[in-house]
Amino acid sequence: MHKPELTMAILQAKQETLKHKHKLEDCNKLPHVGCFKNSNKNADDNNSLGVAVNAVAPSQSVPTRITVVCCGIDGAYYPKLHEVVCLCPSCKGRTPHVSLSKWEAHTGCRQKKWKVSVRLKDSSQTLTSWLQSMTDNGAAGLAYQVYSQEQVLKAYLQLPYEPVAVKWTLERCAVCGWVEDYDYNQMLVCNSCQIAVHEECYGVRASETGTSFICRACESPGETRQCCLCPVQGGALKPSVVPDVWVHVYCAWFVKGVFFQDIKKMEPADGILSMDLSKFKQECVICKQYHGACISCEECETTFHATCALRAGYRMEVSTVAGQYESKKVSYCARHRAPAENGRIVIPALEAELLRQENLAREMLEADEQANAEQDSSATSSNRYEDDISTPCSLISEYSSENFMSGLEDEGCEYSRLYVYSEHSNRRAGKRESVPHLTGGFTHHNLKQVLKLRHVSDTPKALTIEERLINLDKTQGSRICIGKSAIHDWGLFARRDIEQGEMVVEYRGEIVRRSVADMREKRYKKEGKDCYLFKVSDEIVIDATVKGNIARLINHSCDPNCFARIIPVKRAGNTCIILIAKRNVMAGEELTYDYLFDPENRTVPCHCGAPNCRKFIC
Ligand SMILES: C[S@@+](CC[C@H](N)C(=O)[O-])C[C@H]1O[C@@H](n2cnc3c(N)ncnc32)[C@H](O)[C@@H]1O
Repeated sequence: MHKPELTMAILQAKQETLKHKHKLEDCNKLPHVGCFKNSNKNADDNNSLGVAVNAVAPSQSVPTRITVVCCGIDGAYYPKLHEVVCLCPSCKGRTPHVSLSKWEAHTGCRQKKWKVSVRLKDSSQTLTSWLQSMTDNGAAGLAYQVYSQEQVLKAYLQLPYEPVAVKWTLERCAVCGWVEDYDYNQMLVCNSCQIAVHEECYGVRASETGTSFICRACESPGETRQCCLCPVQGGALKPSVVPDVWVHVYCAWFVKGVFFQDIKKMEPADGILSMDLSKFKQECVICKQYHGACISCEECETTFHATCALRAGYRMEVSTVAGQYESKKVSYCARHRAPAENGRIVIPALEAELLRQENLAREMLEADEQANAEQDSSATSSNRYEDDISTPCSLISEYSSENFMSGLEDEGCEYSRLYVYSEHSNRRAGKRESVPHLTGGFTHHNLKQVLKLRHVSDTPKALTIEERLINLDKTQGSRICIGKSAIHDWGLFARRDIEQGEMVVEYRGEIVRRSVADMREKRYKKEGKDCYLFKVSDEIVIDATVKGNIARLINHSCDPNCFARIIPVKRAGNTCIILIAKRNVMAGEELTYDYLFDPENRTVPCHCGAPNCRKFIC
């Protein structure tokens, strides 16, 4: 039997499963893994790799019979029938042909696994391995053929299915789903397909790719890569050890048995060939398809694809185990855990740490207020900000025992805003190594939100980043406007509701070198002009003072609702700065960003009014 026949045989097996499923539907129950398992017992003795063949073609190459042994008892195996005649002293070959399982039991063997217990006489080779070598050599006429797991897997993948279109946004990491990025774990955007991934989530380093990041799936243009574990198109794909077989990093995280050989590079994915292929026979309750490998709810046997669960907003948890790279991943169906609004992969340890830091920040603030009150009488103040900066970013940084704020402006430069990231030499030098899987997690909206965000049925072609920027510019007027701010003079406001992760506005201006920016700043000050300088890196600054857009009016908040992302573009300067909503913003709310100035300066008082206000913007 060649591959198309193997596919047919699997198709038949699936049809059997479907028939069984229809019976199940009569009793109005959700698909039940156990039942599907049972329904697949028909093939032969639970072996997912063996395919029983009904039609027997006469052939010279297959012997009529071979002698096999099980538990010390001889038997005559008939390859064209896939049956045995027992040669034990009492049967002496006079009993009828029986199946291998029956004969195994008859010999007194308790293994209940003829594939292991039945061997060729005077050889250590198992009957299964003999059948497999015969199959591999193209022997015709075997009643039972054994295929390698790779052949069976590929045959499964060839079965027809409905690919699921998903809109992968460049604001949200296609692996963990978080929208934030950090200087030590930047978000990279593939120049070709525009999926966004955190460095750690995808196992790449920004220092190695610069602004020309191309995801692994896009390395060979013209070839369409598809995850073998789910029907979802696109996303953060990685190759596996099996040629031409790819997986989503997300699927690999959640499908048991699949792992990455190199956990830092997150590739190649391994374990697929030793997986229990019955997972490929389970129906996903979300997409209602059998393609790929399902995972199941921690509390019940409801099965679904990992990426479908992501689309549906199911709760997916990644718990890190102290001192170990490997983390425990669990998922829950909608019935067993309510999908949390704006949730993401839940990382209990990180959430607990964030909560702890939040409490700490509150305590610090209270202590600071008290110190300020005392300052009125004693004219001395405490300088707590040197020790702790309670911005959302610094919380994450502190979680990693790092201080996000180091490496900011030199003395004398008071750029009025917007720091994106800086290189941290000590961090890069590997003082503390990044641990993959510790980053963020998927945001799981409720299903309605997810469908709104991600389905692209009306978008035939993915837009390039350049097209999206043009679109962002065109739609700007309906999304944002300027207004009088309660924080400072003029500010930027949301004109309509803006969803978390949505691009808000491009920060435009002249891209200048740091030295030029320093000179300009002094000149602007002398001329009494407000200066609008946005520091992109130690070397590059965007000057929006003379040639800028509306984005330059965004005020600072210590609890901002926007953050900035540098995105590679194919145009002068090669990069652009996009302000992205950090959380859902309501129409009428002022849009803010954390300028992230060095808290030691403490020269310009902050009026953001946030509970965690650091009191000075610089
Ligand atoms: C780029 S401007 C922002 C737009 C500014 N509101 C305007 O009307 O031109 C930055 C300046 O706004 C002021 N500013 C922004 N955020 C502030 C805050 N939270 N508290 C006090 N002043 C703020 C500071 O003077 C800062 O240098």
